[in-house]
Amino acid sequence: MAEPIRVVVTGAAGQIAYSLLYQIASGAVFGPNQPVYLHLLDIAPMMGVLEGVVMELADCALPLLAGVLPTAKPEEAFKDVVAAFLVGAMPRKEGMERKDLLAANVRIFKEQGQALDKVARKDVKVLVVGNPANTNALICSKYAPSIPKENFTAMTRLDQNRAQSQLAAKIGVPVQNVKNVIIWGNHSSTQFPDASNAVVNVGGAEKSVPAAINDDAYLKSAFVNTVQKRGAAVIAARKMSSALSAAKAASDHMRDWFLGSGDRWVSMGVVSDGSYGTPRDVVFSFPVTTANGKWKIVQGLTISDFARQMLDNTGKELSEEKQEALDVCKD
Ligand SMILES: NC(=O)c1ccc[n+]([C@@H]2O[C@H](COP(=O)([O-])OP(=O)(O)OC[C@H]3O[C@@H](n4cnc5c(N)ncnc54)[C@H](O)[C@@H]3O)[C@@H](O)[C@H]2O)c1
Ligand SMILES: O=C(O)C[C@H](O)C(=O)O
Repeated sequence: MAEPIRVVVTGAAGQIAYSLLYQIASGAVFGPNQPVYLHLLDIAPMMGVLEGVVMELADCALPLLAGVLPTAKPEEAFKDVVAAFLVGAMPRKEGMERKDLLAANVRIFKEQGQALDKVARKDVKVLVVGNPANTNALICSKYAPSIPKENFTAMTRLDQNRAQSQLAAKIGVPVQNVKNVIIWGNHSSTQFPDASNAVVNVGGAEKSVPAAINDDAYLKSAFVNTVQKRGAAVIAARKMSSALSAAKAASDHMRDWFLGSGDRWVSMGVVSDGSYGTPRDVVFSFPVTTANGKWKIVQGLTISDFARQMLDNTGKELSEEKQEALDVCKD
């Protein structure tokens, strides 16, 4: 058996963590032969609740769980970790847009960036889940200048999973038969779920998704709207934001980053290098492939006039969020 790796989850007493911790500790993220030592960070008033989570983890009797460190101190939580799931932040309530959370949450990511900069390994892989995820990831990276920018990512995998699932249902195939759907831009209602390069396996033969669906109007409106507004629909139904599916998506994101995405494209929010005419230095979701612990943006795709408009719109929102976040972080 390999030596245990240290992995931190912030917001460890919260909803998403409640599903995520089991997935990490059971081997679904780092593989069935990789023991993990879990660092659990939450705020001081939540330490009692966190103690209950620690008891439950012990009661799962998981062979891969090498140890647990519950703490309210970021510098203790981030020490020596190879992977950081930054989940801890306020969730959106009914009627709010994700950017309404910006002022409240962005300071958390400034402080955690500073702590990561001080004590984390320089090769730590950081996944920001807490909203607004893209801009929080940008701020976290900005305040951790000693860690490469490529190590900071934001989660749009939930949007990708939602999109893939919608397309599979529409075509009438199992979800794994659909691949290469793309989420561009912000994890917000301006995101662009793009099926134009997606492919589907129907009865053993590979087809393009637009050909299989043969309904351009659906792909440009109902499909896009459903995925953009899925988070709000879950909040309206549950009166709480998505947690089970968010935890699954966080596991998928980190697993693919560590273990590779194979022949599939996956969507990740990464610091933009200006690819596809997007604004540089915002955390923008692109189609990427991953191998050997590194991601690479899929290049050379054709951008239609419709797609151009959608990319520009979500890019503009990210530039505005960035400015707002920098203003908040000044004080
Ligand atoms: N990117 C995505 O796709 C996606 C999907 C779902 C939810 N989210 C976001 O994830 C975040 C967490 O959602 P949740 O449902 O688990 O919320 P939750 O309220 O159930 O849990 C959040 C936890 O974070 C803790 N926390 C607050 N400030 C902290 C800090 N400074 N350090 C450490 N912990 C802190 C809270 O005490 C709480 O235990 C929200 O911002 C939500 O909007 C993102
Ligand atoms: O929509 C939200 O606020 C929660 C989360 O980001 C989601 O997409 O479900």
